[in-house]
Amino acid sequence: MRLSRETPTFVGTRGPRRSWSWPIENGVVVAVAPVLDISDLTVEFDTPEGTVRAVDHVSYSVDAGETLAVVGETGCGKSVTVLAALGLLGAGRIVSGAVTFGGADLLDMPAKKRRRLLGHDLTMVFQNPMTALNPVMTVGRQVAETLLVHEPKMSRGTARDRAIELLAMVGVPQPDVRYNQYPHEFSGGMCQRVVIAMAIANKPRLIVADEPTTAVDVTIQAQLLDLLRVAREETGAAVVMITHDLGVVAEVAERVAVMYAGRVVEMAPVEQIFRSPRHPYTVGLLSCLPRLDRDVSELIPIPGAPPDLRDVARGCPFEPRCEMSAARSACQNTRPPLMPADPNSVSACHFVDEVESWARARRGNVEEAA
Ligand SMILES: Nc1ncnc2c1ncn2[C@@H]1O[C@H](COP(=O)(O)OP(=O)(O)OP(=O)(O)O)[C@@H](O)[C@H]1O
Repeated sequence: MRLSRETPTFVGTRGPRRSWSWPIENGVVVAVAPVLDISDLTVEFDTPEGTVRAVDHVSYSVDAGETLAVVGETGCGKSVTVLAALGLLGAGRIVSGAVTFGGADLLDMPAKKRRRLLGHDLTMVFQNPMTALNPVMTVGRQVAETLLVHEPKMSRGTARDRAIELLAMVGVPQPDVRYNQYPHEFSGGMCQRVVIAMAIANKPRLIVADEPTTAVDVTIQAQLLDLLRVAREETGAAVVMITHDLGVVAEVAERVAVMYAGRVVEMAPVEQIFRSPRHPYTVGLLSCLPRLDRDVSELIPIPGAPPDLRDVARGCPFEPRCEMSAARSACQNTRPPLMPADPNSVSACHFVDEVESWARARRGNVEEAA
């Protein structure tokens, strides 16, 4: 089954049954906004121990058909950024920022309208598929319900047929038989395939995948990544892929946003991130990545741990762990803004011009010692 769009050339020109559409005048799209645009977003949580600034002036956007990977160590704000952007934040508070979805203001949107977008134009795949699936409903019916919620006029028979087609498309064997089974009769990887089927059922414009392959073994991981890639190609959706795994990034992303302590510290095309990172934290992340052409002894862990987000020092948050610029006055006293590092990338490092040569020298030293 091909998930073709009504108009294959542009994702926005769909029929009137859509809950949302791109701005079109006289049949022409008048403004091609990024699918998702997050601008200067700051999110805080009030806790008994103090205020946690989980997201600190984060900006990024993703275009139709593009995969943006958001990477960083655990707790750096990757998930809270998207949850806040999509209006799914539980306890936290948005302190500042703007979020648009195809040009429409998501933060100011009435909750009812936003709910209509969720699960339809804007879908999510989370780490644990069991949290997304209802244990007491057959998987097929769950896929069919996803279709029916957004197209109530669809007949039950059509929804069933389309659900079976979707199950087949995501690689569920014997989909007509498996349609009637419950999630506990599926493996973790197979459950995630069902979740992906639900995520793409309504041909979304944006798919947010938050660690979608972390809970499955590596062979299944590769299959699921492949599936997500096909899903993106078939739907033309924009994808935000949240992961701490640079191997996943290399597999799926066109662009990468690296987050540290609630902030984006580097953003660049994927080849550039791997070839010539422009922030010492990115260099550190890459140095921890096992590679076939390197000995294990050449892996260099990043010393220390990320800061407590209730009390981030006023300088560069990475400074206490930074092996390039530690103890320099600018790093200790002034928060480096995210600035263009070259025509393709931005970096939040006071000494961005030194990063490449430092990284090269560091690599040389390690190889010599190995
Ligand atoms: N309900 C909450 N109350 C207080 N702090 C929270 C709450 N939810 C998240 N945080 C904090 O916000 C920060 C960012 O969390 P987030 O889940 O976005 O991190 P992450 O980068 O996605 O990490 P992971 O890879 O582990 O999912 C963390 O330090 C976390 O402790």
